[in-house]
Amino acid sequence: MLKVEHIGIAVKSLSVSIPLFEKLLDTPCYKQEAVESEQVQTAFFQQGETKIELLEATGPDSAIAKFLEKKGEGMHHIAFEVADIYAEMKRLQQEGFVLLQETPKKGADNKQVCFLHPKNTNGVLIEICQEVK
Ligand SMILES: CC[C@H](C(=O)O)C(=O)SCCNC(=O)CCNC(=O)[C@H](O)C(C)(C)COP(=O)(O)OP(=O)(O)OC[C@H]1O[C@@H](n2cnc3c(N)ncnc32)[C@H](O)[C@@H]1OP(=O)(O)O
Ligand SMILES: [Co+2]
Repeated sequence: MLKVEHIGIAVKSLSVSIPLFEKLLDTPCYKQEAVESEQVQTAFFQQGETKIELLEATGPDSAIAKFLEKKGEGMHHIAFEVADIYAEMKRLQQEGFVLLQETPKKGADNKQVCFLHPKNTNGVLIEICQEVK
C-alpha cells in the first residue's frame, strides 16, 4: 500500500457538513463529485498527503444510506492508494481477505477502487484505489 489516500466519512447532508469541515480543517472543499454507481455525492478536502472524503447518500440503496440508518454519521472507511490494483486484489485474495468486487469499479476523484469486507479487517471497511492514468 502506498499511503492512506482518503478517509471516508458518512454524513446526512453535505450542505451542512462541508461548511463544518471547512471550519474544522481551515481548508476549502476542493471538489464535489457524484458517483452514480454508488448512489453517493462526495466532497473532498486535501490534508497534506491524504484527503477527507465526505459521503452523502443520493439513493435509498446506497451503502451510505444503509450505514447512516444503522450507525448514523461517522467514520465509514479508510482508502489506501496502491500502485497496481489488480496485483493488490490478487495478493489480498491469496491472503484470505474477502474482496467485495471481482474487478475494480469506478470511484471518485479519478480512481478505480475495490472494497474489502470489514468482517476480515477487524471491523474496518477498507478501500483500495488506484489513479486512472
Ligand atoms: C467508490 C466511490 C467512493 C470513492 O472513494 O471513490 C466511495 O468511497 S463510495 C463508499 C460507499 N460504498 C461502499 O461502501 C461500497 C462497499 N460497501 C459495501 O459493499 C457494503 O457497505 C458492506 C458489504 C460493507 C456492508 O453492506 P451490507 O448490505 O452487508 O450491510 P450491513 O449493514 O448488513 O453490514 C454487514 C456488516 O458489515 C458492517 N458494516 C457495514 N458497513 C460498515 C462500515 N462502513 N464499516 C464497518 N463495518 C461495516 C455492519 O455493521 C454489519 O456488521 P454486523 O456485525 O453483522 O452488524
Ligand atoms: Co472512498
